Amino acid sequence: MKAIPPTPNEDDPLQPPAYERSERILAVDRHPRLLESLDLLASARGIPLDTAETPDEARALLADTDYGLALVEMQGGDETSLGLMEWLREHHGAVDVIALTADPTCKAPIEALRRGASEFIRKPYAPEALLATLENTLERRRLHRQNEQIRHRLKRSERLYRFIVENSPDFIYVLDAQGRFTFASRSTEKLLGIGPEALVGEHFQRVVLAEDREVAEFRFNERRTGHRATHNLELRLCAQPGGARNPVRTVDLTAMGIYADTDSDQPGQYLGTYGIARDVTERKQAESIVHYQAHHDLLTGLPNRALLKDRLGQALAQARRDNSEVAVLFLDLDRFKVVNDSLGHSVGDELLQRVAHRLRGCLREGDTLARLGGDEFTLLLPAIPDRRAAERVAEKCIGALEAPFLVHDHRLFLGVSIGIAVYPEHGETQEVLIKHADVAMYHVKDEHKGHYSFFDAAMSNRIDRHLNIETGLRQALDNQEFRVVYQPQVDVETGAITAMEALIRWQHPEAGEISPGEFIPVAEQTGLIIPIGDWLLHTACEEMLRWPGAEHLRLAVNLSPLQLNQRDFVQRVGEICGNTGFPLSRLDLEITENLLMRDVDSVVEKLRTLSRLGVTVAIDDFGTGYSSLSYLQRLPIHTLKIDQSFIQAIREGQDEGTLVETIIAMAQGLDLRVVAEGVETERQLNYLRRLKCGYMQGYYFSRPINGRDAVNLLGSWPREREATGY
Ligand SMILES: Nc1nc2c(ncn2[C@@H]2O[C@@H]3COP(=O)(O)O[C@H]4[C@@H](O)[C@H](n5cnc6c(=O)[nH]c(N)nc65)O[C@@H]4COP(=O)(O)O[C@H]3[C@H]2O)c(=O)[nH]1
Repeated sequence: MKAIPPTPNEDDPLQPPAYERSERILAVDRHPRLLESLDLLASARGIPLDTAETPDEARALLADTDYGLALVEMQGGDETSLGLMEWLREHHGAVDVIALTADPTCKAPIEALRRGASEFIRKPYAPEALLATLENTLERRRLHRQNEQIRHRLKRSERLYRFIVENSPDFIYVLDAQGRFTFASRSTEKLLGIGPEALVGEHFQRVVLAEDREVAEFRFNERRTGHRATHNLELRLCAQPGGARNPVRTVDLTAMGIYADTDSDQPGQYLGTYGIARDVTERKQAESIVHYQAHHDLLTGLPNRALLKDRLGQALAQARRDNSEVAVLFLDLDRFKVVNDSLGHSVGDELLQRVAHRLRGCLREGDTLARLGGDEFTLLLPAIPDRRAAERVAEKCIGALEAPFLVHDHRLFLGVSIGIAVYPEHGETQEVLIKHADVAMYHVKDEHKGHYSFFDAAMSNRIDRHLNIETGLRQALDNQEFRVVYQPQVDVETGAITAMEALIRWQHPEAGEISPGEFIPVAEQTGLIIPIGDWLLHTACEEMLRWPGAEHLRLAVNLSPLQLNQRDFVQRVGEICGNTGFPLSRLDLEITENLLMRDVDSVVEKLRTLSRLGVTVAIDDFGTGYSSLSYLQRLPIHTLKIDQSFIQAIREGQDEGTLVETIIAMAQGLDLRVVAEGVETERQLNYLRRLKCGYMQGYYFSRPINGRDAVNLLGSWPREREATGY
């Protein structure tokens, strides 16, 4: 049987088949009568038939019409008919040829079959027999065509699926019953760097990551049938190392068991598995990054608040079941703000990373150290045997931060204040425990920096007080609850009072006097320091101008960083002095070292402008911050005020303040005035005098006093000076 020639659509797997072939018959016979009777017979059966008396006539018809079958009469070795058959085979291969021959021997039929006929009928024939042969041939042609169509459809569908499989970004595979690859799609090259040729015949475990082999073995050996035949699995495969890609590829794998068909409901023999593996590595990595970021502090890599809460929730649930205790430690770094403000954020950030590293070293497995932002860390100790365990960890943390940190060539000393709350004693819920550890930490900060303390109900009162201060401060100016006190600064050489430092006092209507050390930080946090600072300067200028005999006296005022950071700060100072008539040339502005921080250029600019107007600038609490000498040289500074903690360190029998000596020597080198703060004893006075400290201030001379007392003091000062040697 002849093959049906290729259709024009064969290369396009998505096109439908085009197999509709003609069933028309062409009968070629020299005998017109025979042709006539054939025509009658055919039309009676509904078979379309054309007739031709000569091969040439037949060729002409074949040129215009599509035939399925040609009935060619031949006589012995008649070359004309045989030539037509041959011609048909060459030019109309789809036309089946039946030879009609009267030759009683085999010769003519054999020759006809050789030259292109597919069948022969011997003459004379019974019309019925001829028609039956024609119909059989037509039926055979139809079946053949159907067969061809199915074959082509299969071929096309296979081509389509091959196209899909080969072009799919997913890895498609087939395993035999032993787990060896019998097929692997091209995408393995991209996924694993191994071509399908190298994979076929290999066991699947060759590409599975060692850690996942057990689970892979289990899942591939699981025999499931019916709707459970498919299973999904996440697996890690090992790619050929090389390139920038991660050689461990995570895939989402779908596997389907292949079973032999059976007549019964029972599954047939297990033949293998086929499935798809989708590369989800990048998605998994992105998911894990998002998850990590949502639960960690990115600077230190420590858990963040969200993760801490999660772990604390678990620890508390466990503790409730076991009747055990859980400790929450709130850690706040002492002096970190100073470092961060004066040396910049990059030093601050690195310092926090080092702190996190040291603190991590103090923990057991199972403890959680979290950073909640800024310089605050929280430690969760689940299932502690007793309070002592929390104390030991707190002591360890304090000890771990004792040694100096070397960051960007700075030797930095930090401390840590720790508040501890224990479940169930100090609270039963997460929120209460965290709050109480925080309260305890604030208590430590106020009372005993660098130590730890357990929460105590009395501490809550302090928090209430803090809130009261905040609320009270908002009305204090309007209610005229502030007043100014003054403390003299004495020239060591002449014994004269050269300046008065204005210090603020607040008389709270219910709480009584509240120290500036307590409320100034709150005023700074709330921004209220701006109107309060303006009020103080205005009041002090006005008061001092009224003092008799104080025309030569300078006025020193403290400045908060917030005030100096105000864009119109210079203008404000100018206006206040202008309005009150106080000469700018008698004003000393005291700033702390930490103020020389972020926007140095703008601070320098403002201070220079004021300095040109006669204002002098002093660095207050000198020695407690981290001011670099280059800063000091850039700023128009006139005075260094040595912090009182260094002065108070000057005591009988102790190595007398080498730091004070250094500061004084440095100030002299920089041609700056030095004021020693907090001078309380004669010993301190004499010691400082020996070091040629220019000016002093402290209880030894006078406590801060109100304006009236200041006037009295100024009046009586020469007398006292004689009595004390000043
Ligand atoms: N133990 C001891 N203390 C002495 C001695 N001599 C003076 N003092 C105290 O030391 C503080 C010196 O002021 P400061 O270093 O500027 O430190 C000040 C200053 O930083 C801030 N402050 C006070 N008034 C103002 C203000 O009007 N504006 C701003 N921004 N801050 C202020 O509050 C801090 C505390 O002020 P005060 O409580 O008035 O405390 C004052 C003063 O009363 C002494 O011999 N021994």
